[in-house]
Amino acid sequence: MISGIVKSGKMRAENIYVTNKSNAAKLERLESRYGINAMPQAELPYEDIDMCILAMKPKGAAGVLEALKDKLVPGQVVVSVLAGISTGFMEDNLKDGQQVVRVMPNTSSMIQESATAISPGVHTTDENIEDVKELLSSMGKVFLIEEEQMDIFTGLAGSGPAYFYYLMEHMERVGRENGMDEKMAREIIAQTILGAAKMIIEKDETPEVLRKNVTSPNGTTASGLNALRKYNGGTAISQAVNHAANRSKEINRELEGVLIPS
Ligand SMILES: NC(=O)C1=CN([C@@H]2O[C@H](COP(=O)(O)OP(=O)(O)OC[C@H]3O[C@@H](n4cnc5c(N)ncnc54)[C@H](OP(=O)(O)O)[C@@H]3O)[C@@H](O)[C@H]2O)C=CC1
Ligand SMILES: O=C(O)[C@@H]1CCC=N1
Repeated sequence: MISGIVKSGKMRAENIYVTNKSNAAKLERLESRYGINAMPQAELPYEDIDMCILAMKPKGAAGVLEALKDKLVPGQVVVSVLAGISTGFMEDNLKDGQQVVRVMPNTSSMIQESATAISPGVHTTDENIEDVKELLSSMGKVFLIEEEQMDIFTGLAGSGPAYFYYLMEHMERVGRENGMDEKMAREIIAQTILGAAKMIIEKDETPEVLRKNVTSPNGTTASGLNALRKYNGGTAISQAVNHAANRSKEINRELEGVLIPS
């Protein structure tokens, strides 16, 4: 996220403050790579923060919200990328009236090609949403969604890049097994996926129509697709998305049971 935001020039690196749990070497690396301000939590200028982005593991959410509760005030927007952590949970564990926004980016943020979802909390204003959208659009496309769709969005887009990498790993292996240079195979597959994605975005056609356009009767693609059907490729893909979405729901159930009493 830092990489995408800094690259876009939408925010000056010197206005970004970053902290973590304890890894000082990582903070030094971030500071020298991006020119941002990296520091231990105790040194953060909390009163000057407009937007506080939380990006630790979901299980750390309760502790971090508790620590932030008395440091932030309503007006400062808390943005969370944590899978499975709801806006309600954040609101319950922060000051009354604190504005929160739940977001789900993916790792393509690094090259400003993320598909990122945002869902506001109950105290969030239109201006807050615009500010968050504006910032996150520096790392790719932003979709405003109902929070109840955040689990399925996570299954599709948050985790999504991993499915394509997995697919590429398998395609690359077959290329290698057939004598192709590994790097060239990788480049060919990446260009093929990029082209297919761009066709969807630019041609305003459904994947089904585009698939049929590739498929000559009794040709090579028909043969490949038959194998995908025979080995339940479609079911495997649907199951991957469903399982990831269900895990997001499960994280929510596991962690929202640890509400901090106010
Ligand atoms: N990876 C992905 O593609 C995506 C991840 N997410 C979400 O992002 C979050 C982070 O995932 P990921 O980057 O893989 O995790 P990592 O473990 O790589 O990073 C977590 C970071 O949080 C820091 N941290 C942990 N506890 C605290 C704390 N109490 N106060 C301050 N900082 C803390 C860690 O500090 P230290 O450096 O000291 O260890 C570390 O830098 C998760 O909630 C995940 O659901 C969302 C969308 C996509
Ligand atoms: O795997 C995870 O839990 C995180 C959330 C979405 C992508 N990575």
